[in-house]
Amino acid sequence: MGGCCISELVGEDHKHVRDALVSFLKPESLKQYIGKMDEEVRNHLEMHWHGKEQVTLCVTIDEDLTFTIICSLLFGIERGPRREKLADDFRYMVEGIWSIPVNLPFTRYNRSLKSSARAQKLLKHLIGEKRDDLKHGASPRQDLITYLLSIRDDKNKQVISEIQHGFHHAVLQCCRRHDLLILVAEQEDIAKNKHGELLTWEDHAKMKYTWKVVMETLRLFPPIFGGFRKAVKDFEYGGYLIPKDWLIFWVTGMTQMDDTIFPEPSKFDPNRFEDSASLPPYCFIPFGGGPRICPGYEFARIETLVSIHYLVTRFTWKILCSDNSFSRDPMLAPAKGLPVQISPRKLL
Ligand code: HEM
Repeated sequence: MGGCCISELVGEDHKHVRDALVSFLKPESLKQYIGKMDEEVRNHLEMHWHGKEQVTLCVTIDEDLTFTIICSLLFGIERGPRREKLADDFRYMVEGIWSIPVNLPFTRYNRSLKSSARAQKLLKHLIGEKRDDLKHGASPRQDLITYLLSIRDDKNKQVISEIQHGFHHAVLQCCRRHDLLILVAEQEDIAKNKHGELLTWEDHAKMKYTWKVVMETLRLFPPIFGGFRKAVKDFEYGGYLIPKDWLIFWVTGMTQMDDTIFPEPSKFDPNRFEDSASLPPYCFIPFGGGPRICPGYEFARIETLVSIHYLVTRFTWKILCSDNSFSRDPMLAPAKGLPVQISPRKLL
């Protein structure tokens, strides 16, 4: 991921990079990108779904909707050979995240390092171009890179080198097919007042049930299964002494499947989130928690809601595979790629 990836930074350095990301990714800023996300989703469906009877949801990275949106909104890389090249490198980079770190030729780790170096080179080149665009009057808000470049201070260079990190989480949505009539009704309600116009911030705010479904999916199948924290001082937990400087791995599923917090934890029940504000803190943690909580939360939320809107209002679906097992390598993926039969639908 690069020598000074955000997850490696601590203290002031971390705060500095994080603040810059958060100011771009906060809801007030994202409001203006919802239309762009909408266009990307539509284009994507036009390209990869329309005219087909069957699609596989877990596709190669260059056909991945999230990758497309991230490239466009965060990196300002439009469709074309450059995006395809980055997609290839990104795929190999991710494969190496959980590999044995022995750098021998032909290993996953080695391939991952090479891909990471190529991706960083490409991004550095891109940053140069964006810097020139800025000098020639481009809007700082056109994408995340340009925005970060427009923040002027002595650590500017460092901020820019961290943005690659957002990538590896952003490809991780796990929208699964359930019998979700209420969700479809909610989306149809929004769609019936539209005559080709883009979704707005107000539309997205109406997608309350849909978001509950997504939260329940993230509870049962968190894309990120945990993360490391370092103990900053000695402390006791559950009768064990955890010494200062020890690495602790927190596991999302342990908390989210705890029946004292979520009764009948294996049951899929979006209504658990009827009053999500009443959940005790640090109990629903697909986006982590505390000072390192995912800054891409709102971005992921809007992108997921916009995607679901078009997936359920433009197509009817039938899952073609009875095997609904999945693997983590390290990301969550359905074992058989989740093939679905689709047919276009017109709303009445
Ligand atoms: C469903 C989608 C996503 C999930 C489930 C997810 C989950 C997570 C989790 C669990 C963490 C670790 C938090 C912690 O240690 O407490 C994290 C960190 C992070 N995520 Fe995401 N994420 C998603 C989407 C995104 C997107 C779209 C972006 C960028 C636009 C992003 C950028 C980041 C960054 C930069 C960090 C590191 C934050 C830090 O160390 O301060 N994520 N994410």
